[in-house]
Amino acid sequence: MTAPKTLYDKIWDAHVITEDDDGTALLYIDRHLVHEVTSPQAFEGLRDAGRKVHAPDKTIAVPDHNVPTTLDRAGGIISNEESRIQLDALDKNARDFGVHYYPVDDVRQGIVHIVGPEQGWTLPGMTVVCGDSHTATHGAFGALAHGIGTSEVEHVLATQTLIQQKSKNMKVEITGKLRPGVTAKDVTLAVIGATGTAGGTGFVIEYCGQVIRDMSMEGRMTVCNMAIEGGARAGLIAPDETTYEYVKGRPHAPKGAEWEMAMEWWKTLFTDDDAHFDKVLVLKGEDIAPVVTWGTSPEDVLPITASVPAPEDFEGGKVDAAARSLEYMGLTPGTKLTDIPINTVFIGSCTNGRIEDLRAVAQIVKGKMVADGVRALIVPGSGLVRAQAEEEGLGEIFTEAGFEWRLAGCSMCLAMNDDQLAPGDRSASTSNRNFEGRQGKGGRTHLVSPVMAAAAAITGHLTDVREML
Ligand SMILES: CC(C)[C@H](C(=O)O)[C@@H](O)C(=O)O
Ligand code: SF4
Repeated sequence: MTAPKTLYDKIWDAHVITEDDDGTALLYIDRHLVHEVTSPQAFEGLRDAGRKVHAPDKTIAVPDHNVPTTLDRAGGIISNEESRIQLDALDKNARDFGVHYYPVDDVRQGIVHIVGPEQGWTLPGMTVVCGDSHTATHGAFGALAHGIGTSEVEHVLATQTLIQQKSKNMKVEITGKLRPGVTAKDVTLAVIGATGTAGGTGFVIEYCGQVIRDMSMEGRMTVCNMAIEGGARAGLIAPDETTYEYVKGRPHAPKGAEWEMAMEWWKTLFTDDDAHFDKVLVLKGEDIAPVVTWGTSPEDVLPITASVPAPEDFEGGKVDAAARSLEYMGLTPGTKLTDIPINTVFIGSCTNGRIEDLRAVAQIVKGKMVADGVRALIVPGSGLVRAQAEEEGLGEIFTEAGFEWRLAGCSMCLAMNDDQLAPGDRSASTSNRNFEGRQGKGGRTHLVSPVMAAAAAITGHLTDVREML
């Protein structure tokens, strides 16, 4: 009898080509996703060495971070030179090396972590890498998915393999049910609030429990997306009927006999009873409230019903960190979170730019108006998400409510394109990072779920969405 294995162990073992005594392994990579920011030097390296891409058919390129999201972007004018150079380089490299490519004018273009699953590139049991930390998103399918650096991008392009050290196993179980107004985003933020941003360091997290089982694929992607903010190498969720239903019929999903063969393997992708986890966290779904971050770290999480904390509420190094956060965020301890005014709302990103997120937002904002003085953006994660939203009449709901309804890209998730906060601007944002300057120099970010962002857009301050349900 073989020892019981975790889901992570199983996927790892199925991809090891060689393993050294010290645990360093060479892994086979099933999918390599590529965007414009971390790939130019890697392709240049191949060119200099006269090499080809080893598996162009398993390599998928799409521009996302630098693309303008305004409706007139087809004009192709990108004022920022660095952005333009990166986008031009991706275009040339994708064509020269013959990889799959969704250029900016293709309806399938979007944020790489939304495009991969949408097109059926991401499948259970695979190894998926990308020169991007939020590759963790794909773990929602029961794929071992993580970010890699630019030199590793070159290594994978050249060999379709990656040198890796195995991580430890961590289990995060969310039991019971979520209360109304509480979403996958609140779950993933609550987990980081509980573990801290270093809680997952050295681990691959498997998320499980009834709350995860009840979640849609969109929600599961939101949860896994932020595994990286919890410090983990990757996040994973065992595939089930929800997964298969999402995958079936997608352009690059297996069909016919191949589907049956794939299902045989996929059905083995679960953690065996009695498999060992090195660390375990259990949260009750009923205990999770709609949350919001007050500081400049994703672990600075509080229920929306709470007040801004004081540095003395913390211990050790966190006392100074909190003081600095509060100063940067321009917040006074004791202020009720719901009394914090915002002037910007950003709904989008690879965390929350999927169709389900937009449907939930539409339910909150339908027939209402964005508050005076608030600039509110809704940026779909892909051209296909936008098309679907248009078909369902959501685009009209958004524009009638006073939102800017944009084209797909990373947009205001990070300040690499024209969508940015100005110094002192304060946003309610559905993205995943709230570091100083993340959304623009001097900008202040409160991370929230899509429905919480929608509620803030309507009232002009951080708001408990449960009052608007
Ligand atoms: C630009 C890219 C390398 C970066 C990442 O790795 O995550 C970005 O996507 C981010 O979210 O900060
Ligand atoms: S949407 Fe944000 S987090 Fe996701 S890949 Fe783009 S910049 Fe990174």
